[in-house]
Amino acid sequence: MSGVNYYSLLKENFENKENVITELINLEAILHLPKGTEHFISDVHGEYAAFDHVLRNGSGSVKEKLAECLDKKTVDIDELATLIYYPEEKIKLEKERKTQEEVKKWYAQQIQLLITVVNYTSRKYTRSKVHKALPSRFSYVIEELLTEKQQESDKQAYIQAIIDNIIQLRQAAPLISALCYVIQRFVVDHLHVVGDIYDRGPAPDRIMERLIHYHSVDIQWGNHDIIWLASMAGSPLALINVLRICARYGNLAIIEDRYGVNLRPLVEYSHKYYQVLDKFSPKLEDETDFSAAEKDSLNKIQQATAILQFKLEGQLIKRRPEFLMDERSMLDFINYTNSTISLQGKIYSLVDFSGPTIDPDNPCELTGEEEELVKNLLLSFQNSEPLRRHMDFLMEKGNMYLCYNGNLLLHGCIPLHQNGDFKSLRIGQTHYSGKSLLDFFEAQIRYSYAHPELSNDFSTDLLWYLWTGECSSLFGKKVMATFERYYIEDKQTHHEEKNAYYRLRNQEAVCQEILKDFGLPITGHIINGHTPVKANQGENPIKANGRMLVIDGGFAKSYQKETGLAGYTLLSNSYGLQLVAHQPFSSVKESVEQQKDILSTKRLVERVENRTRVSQTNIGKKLIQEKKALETLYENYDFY
Ligand SMILES: O=P(O)(O)OC[C@H]1O[C@](O)(COP(=O)(O)O)[C@@H](O)[C@@H]1O
Ligand SMILES: [Mn+2]
Repeated sequence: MSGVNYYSLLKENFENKENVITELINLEAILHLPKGTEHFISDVHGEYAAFDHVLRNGSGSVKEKLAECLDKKTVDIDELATLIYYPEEKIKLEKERKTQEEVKKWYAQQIQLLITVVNYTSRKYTRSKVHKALPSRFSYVIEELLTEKQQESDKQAYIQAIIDNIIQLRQAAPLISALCYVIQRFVVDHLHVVGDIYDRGPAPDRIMERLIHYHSVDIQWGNHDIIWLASMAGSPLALINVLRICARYGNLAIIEDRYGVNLRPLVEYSHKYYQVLDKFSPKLEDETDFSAAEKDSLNKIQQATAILQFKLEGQLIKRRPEFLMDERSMLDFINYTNSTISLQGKIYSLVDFSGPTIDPDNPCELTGEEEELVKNLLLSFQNSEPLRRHMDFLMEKGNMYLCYNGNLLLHGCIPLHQNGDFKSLRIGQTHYSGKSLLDFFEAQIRYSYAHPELSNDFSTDLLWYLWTGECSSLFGKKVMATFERYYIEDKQTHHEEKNAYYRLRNQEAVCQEILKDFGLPITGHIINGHTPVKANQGENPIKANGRMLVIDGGFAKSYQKETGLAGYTLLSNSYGLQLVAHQPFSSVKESVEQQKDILSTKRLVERVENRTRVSQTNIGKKLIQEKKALETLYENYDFY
């Protein structure tokens, strides 16, 4: 756009020169404010309640603020924190425990305290940002209380009158709730979700809804998010895998009830061909949630989808020789007369292998019935309106990686060779590695998502590669041994060798090479999810002299025995970086009634010498550009 055009358009936003000055002053003020708090969470895996709790307590930030602005000797911080996290539940509990008069007194005290906290936590923001964050219903009252609070001593009676009035009008409870949510919102300015929202846990859909309504968020896709995106983008193979994992973890209700996908034909098909086998028993968080018949059904569906997956994988591997996955076309290596499989020159017996619909002469071919089934499942999945909304949001806010305030955020890894060189993927005549590999993946994902009608094209197939390919930055392992773990007893075959990255990321120099490749300062950090940190075996989430931070949230219940913790989250505020270790979350009820938080211990990763200001952040850089443009407009206002 030519300069004149751009400035003429810009001018339309400003009625006169004075308005330009006001905006310039506003921008200048913002640039000098301390940088807002960033909150990093990863691998939430459908565990809505624990995720929601960590959002409500800001990984311990709420309590920290309370301790800073209130007197611990006179205020019960745990009680106030509980109110801020769960206002409705806490108010209900107090109403049950107290007389009417006591409740009124309690309301008045809480409003006073909350106003102090809102005042304190909003100091980092401009007035206009504070104004926008207030719920419209109470914005006038809250603003009045906030301004009056500043000249407290002589206005105490005035404040008291406002509060009494609110209580009289029976508006205290909703006002308290509003104040609590405003505090939650002010304590964290921006949220990064470093991948794996979906799979294993029961409520990824609720997490998505929470994120859609969250004030500021970005997402780095995880391998488990990619298979859901790939399904929406038209990959039958990805969809079958999603269904297999849902059956394995007893989560088909997400697909069927919450996303409204018709699974009846799949249920009938799997009941027709499969018998219950012990090793396909679903992994359930609570066994008592399921009847015996439901468990049997999940068992059969997992078997059916596993075989469909191996068939479709075989087909894909043959049409994409460039993926170098020939060794993973498992059904082609089976001897169907004696039920053995030949892998890398070794013969293994298959245990409980049941492939009733497999034609030994053409093992990867779907039967007519299966073609029809898979086609209809995909259509139903793609036509789900809530699912489409969630996937659209994942696309809108998501990326393969993100460079943000000097840090590199990515879910899995940067594929490396043993010597630390970037490992490349060759497609046609081009080799992609490091940043260019991730950019290539992202372009293909966006293309595939924009063409949901294509099922077997290169980009849709590449989405599958991202789930399980050796050079996938989301997977980070040589092979995914799903087949071996189901049907081969020898545990050695179950091993999934990790990419060299997971050894080399302990070295500062390696992390710095990666940061450089992404155009970031070598003082930055790589923030990784994906691999649970085995804290109980002494693993340290802070690696490579602080350059590498691994924050697999460990929300997935089935992994908590491996980690001994519910994992880590990270906070970055104007003073530096803090890693937060969480204990497993029990329930909202327990949190409210016993004022239990999930004890979070913090470790300082880095403390900056001078408080970081907005001017030093990504957003600050944009604002500086805006400011320059406005200055030019101001100088030449009459000309445009
Ligand atoms: O625990 P399950 O359901 O068997 O899944 C194991 C599979 O999950 C993976 O670990 C990938 O998932 P993560 O991203 O959670 O690690 C595979 O490497 C592995 O084969
Ligand atoms: Mn992962």
